[in-house]
Amino acid sequence: MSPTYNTVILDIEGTTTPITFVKDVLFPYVTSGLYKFLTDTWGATELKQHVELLRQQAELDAEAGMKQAVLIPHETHSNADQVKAAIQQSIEWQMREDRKIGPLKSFQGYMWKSGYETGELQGQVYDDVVPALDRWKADGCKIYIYSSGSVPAQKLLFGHSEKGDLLPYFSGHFDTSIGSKIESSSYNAIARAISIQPSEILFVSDNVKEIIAAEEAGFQTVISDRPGNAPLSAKDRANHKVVTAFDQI
Ligand SMILES: CSCCC(=O)C(=O)COP(=O)(O)O
Ligand SMILES: [Mg+2]
Repeated sequence: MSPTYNTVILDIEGTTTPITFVKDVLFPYVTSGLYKFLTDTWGATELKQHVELLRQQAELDAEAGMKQAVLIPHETHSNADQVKAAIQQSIEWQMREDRKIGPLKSFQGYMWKSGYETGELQGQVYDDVVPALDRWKADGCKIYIYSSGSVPAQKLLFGHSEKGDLLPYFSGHFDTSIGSKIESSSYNAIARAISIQPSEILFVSDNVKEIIAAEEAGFQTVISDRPGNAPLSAKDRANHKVVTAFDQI
């Protein structure tokens, strides 16, 4: 039977890629190398741009009453070591909380770039993903990514994957700059951006809140239940299509 969708949008962590790759490889790459990275890149224009975004976010968080928020001083008011220490503290608490917030995600992508380029990092993708990408392409479907990881970080992961450069499969990438993954308005915005009716789009994710938001926007959905993902309730399984691999889609 031919699919009832002409567009597939994929989440990454817990869907195309094991959560362990993110938690045990990508995140420790940031936390363990952070101070050296800041020291090596200190003064670089791109670093300054990322730090400014982290600073603005910390101010918003403090204004919103978040006690853990770490304000990042300007270098003119403080010495470089104090600024670096504040950046490190800010990133560490946000990563402990696994915040899916733009400035943090952009900074992570900035750091991962050198790791992918040297070959120290290689994106992990489940074995059943590439055959499904081939099948969807053969059926004439367009394939997109929507992840909390920044668009540059997504491109690094798929461009430097263990399965080779997978970027040619994708017609585009979305991150939380289009909106939160648990808000239905974000899915409407994506449908508008790619000029496809929501009912013609299949969204695959491990996160039930994202699945519900996509369904509210009129998308077709499938929950990805990979090893190590958060457990699904009996209600989740009763209310949604669940797969353990893409060959079941
Ligand atoms: C592509 S960057 C690594 C993944 C990441 O940082 C992340 O937050 C992924 O979240 P997702 O929305 O793909 O579950
Ligand atoms: Mg996910």
